[in-house]
Amino acid sequence: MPNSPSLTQRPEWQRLEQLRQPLSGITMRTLFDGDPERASRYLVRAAGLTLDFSRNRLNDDILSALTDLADACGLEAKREALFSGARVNLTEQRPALHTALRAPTDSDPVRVEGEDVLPEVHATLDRMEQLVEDVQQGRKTGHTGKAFTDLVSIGIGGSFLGPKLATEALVPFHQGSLRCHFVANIDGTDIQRTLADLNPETTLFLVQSKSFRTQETRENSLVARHWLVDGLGDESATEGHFLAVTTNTEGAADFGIRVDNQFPMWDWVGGRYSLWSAIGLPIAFVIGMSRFRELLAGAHAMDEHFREAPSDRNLPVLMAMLSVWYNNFWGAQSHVVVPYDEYLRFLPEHLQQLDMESNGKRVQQDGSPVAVDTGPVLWGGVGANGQHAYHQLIHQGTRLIPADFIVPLRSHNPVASHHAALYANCLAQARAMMAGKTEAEAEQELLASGLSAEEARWLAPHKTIPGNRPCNLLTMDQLTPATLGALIALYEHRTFVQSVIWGIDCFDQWGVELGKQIGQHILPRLLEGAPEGTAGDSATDHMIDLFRRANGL
Ligand SMILES: O=P(O)(O)OC[C@H]1O[C@](O)(CO)[C@@H](O)[C@@H]1O
Repeated sequence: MPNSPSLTQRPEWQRLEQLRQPLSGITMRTLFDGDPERASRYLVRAAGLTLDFSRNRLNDDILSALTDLADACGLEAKREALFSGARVNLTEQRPALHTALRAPTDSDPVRVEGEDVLPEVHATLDRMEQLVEDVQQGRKTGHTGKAFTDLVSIGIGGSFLGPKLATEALVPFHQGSLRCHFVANIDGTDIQRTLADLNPETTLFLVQSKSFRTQETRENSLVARHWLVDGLGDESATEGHFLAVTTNTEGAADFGIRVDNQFPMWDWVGGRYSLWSAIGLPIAFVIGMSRFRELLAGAHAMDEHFREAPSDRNLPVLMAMLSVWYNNFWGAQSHVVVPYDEYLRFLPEHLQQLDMESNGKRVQQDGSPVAVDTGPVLWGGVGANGQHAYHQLIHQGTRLIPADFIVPLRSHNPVASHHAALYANCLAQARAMMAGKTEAEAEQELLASGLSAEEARWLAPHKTIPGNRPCNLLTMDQLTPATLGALIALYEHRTFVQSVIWGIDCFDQWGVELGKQIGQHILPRLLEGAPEGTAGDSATDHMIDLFRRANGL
């Protein structure tokens, strides 16, 4: 079904266009000056997170027009369809039930094809718990009877980024001595470097692949298996050292992973939404299962908030609608996410897949072209490092780049006054983006520093910061499994809400398939030479030729 006959013809859309005009001449500075309550009015707490969205090109009329637009696009019904297991992924005819993965045991049934999925979800969590304990307590050992010291998780995309983010983000909660490594890339350096320091006797491999068909994961798993069998001198060693998480039981069994060493994935979980399933095993291995359940509980708290809170107090809805506001009404082409927390350094990478694989779409659900821009480029990196790299562009570049700054109130590593300094940096960036520095202020400062009037006038434009650039501030008491769960779930729902407005399917990813197909066509030509004809075009043929010559093929 089309999302709407025409999004831009909706009265709510046109109202936003009208409201945008007068706001062009008003700065956020003025909005703050005219409203002492602004900071507290535009602040919402939920699921252990606090969103301060006061530094936006926003007033109450715009806020209600944005939420009206969400209503008009059918957000409420579509959200219920999502949670209740309807086939919201239309092109693949599947539900997208990541929320069921974190639903508590006493939840109402969530049915797929008439069957409640929750019992299997919880049985899988219990199996994960058993495995984690068996490995941690040395009950499950390697082929030679030694306890496992290292876990190598092999997977890519959603079977990698979420677990990688969470295992790193939750380092302060690590327990036990199992070290966790990730191998994703088909670049041989990745697996070579990882295996270099490991002992086959004490290394456990976890092959993470929903499809069990992904080239990178398959090839890396084969290399790992050779390394293990070579190292232990026994073909049958694979059995005790390999686990899999997949929907493709047969594929994993053909590889040599017994069914009882496999954990299920389900068609109704998208790869980029899967860290809550057994794909989260690396997280469970390092933080323990009770902490893993806290991660799920945090995400569930955000699910409840998203489902129940009114739109103008609803974190995912607010963040999504602000993104639509800048993307579609102010021409923003990208969105930057800056966590002021070293432990969250892989968050932007995870969000890139979540957001761009979901909302990088050009047609609506009915196949007709979208009338407006969809997902912007999401990028970012850890603060304060980015301040000394790309923040120049954010402050003085010609493009509008809305930002999310994420900063916990308390650090796990309270070294000297570092955390206060980090927090100060975060607030300073938010203030600088919002308030900027006028040319008159810049000139005044230069005069005060002893420059002549002429010099000050010349230099002032270079020192002027336009300001009026929007940012959200997201904070939490401390980064914990629960607050991390809530944070990731917040961005998942933000992604979904945007897709509802644009009328696109945020749960498929057909765009990544063509490259895979072409790659399969090119690989044999690289290795075996060109049979008749071309690989597709002369430029590709030329590069194939260069490769073969450089590698003596
Ligand atoms: O878990 P799999 O099936 O190996 O897929 C890995 C990743 O590949 C993709 O399909 C994209 O190529 C992602 O959506 C997915 O997370």
